[in-house]
Amino acid sequence: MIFRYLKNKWKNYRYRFTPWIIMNLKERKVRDVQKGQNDKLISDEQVLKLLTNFLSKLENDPIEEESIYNKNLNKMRADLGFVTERKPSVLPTGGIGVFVTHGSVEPGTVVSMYPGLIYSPHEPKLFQSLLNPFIFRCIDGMLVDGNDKNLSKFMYRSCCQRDRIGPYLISDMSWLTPFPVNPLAVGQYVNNQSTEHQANVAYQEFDIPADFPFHLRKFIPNNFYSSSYENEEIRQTRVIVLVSLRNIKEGEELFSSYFTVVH
Ligand SMILES: C[S@@+](CC[C@H](N)C(=O)[O-])C[C@H]1O[C@@H](n2cnc3c(N)ncnc32)[C@H](O)[C@@H]1O
Repeated sequence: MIFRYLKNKWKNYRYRFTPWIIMNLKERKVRDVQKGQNDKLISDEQVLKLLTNFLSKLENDPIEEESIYNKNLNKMRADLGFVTERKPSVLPTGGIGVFVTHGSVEPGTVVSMYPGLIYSPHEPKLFQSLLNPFIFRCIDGMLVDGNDKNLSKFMYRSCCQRDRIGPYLISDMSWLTPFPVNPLAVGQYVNNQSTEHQANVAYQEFDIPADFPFHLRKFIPNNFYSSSYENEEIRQTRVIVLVSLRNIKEGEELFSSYFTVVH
């Protein structure tokens, strides 16, 4: 009886970043979600509309990475009304974080995307996951490796090249550099909330439909580890968006909750 109670309680936790969480269990702060499995802050239709509109504004040139990045930051400011960028965290031991560097964000807005290679729960990832703080766990058990260095970087690049259709890439590789062509693709650097800094964003999973405009796929910062199945060149691509929980002002750092409890 008590065993079943504990087992259910354990299953209700969604440990987004397992290795870091185990090290920091005592200091954890939890995001509470009431009722069932649905913790989406905005609808899938809203996510799809935002991504389609925003990605269609972006420019792309793999040779001029830095100037394209700057142009696309301006487009972000013009189109979304805010800009997010990576900078040293306000937390003394927080490494790099993500900040709203221009404008302000309304509640319920997509502020970032979590880039990376998508693994099904059964796929091998031992070497990629060793000492890797960027492995994100989705609610359905899929994993996203958002590490932009070492073996993870190599694996992501190889899978993108494998899946290209003729000269066309179906996902973005520039998030592995300091100049992501899609400036939303920095969500892997968002730090965990603390007592002084409550979460102002939350993760939400979304599957890009197979009929998503093909010419915009090159801006999607996620790709599958496994190759496509026969007769299925384009799949629904899992993406993770970070959605604002409240109004976020210029200069604020983004914080998420690495733990979510569903009651
Ligand atoms: C997904 S990464 C976030 C990016 C990280 N800040 C960096 O510079 O690479 C997760 C890691 O960030 C650090 N981190 C996240 N939240 C933190 C916090 N509240 N306090 C201290 N370190 C934190 C931990 O080292 C954790 O393993």
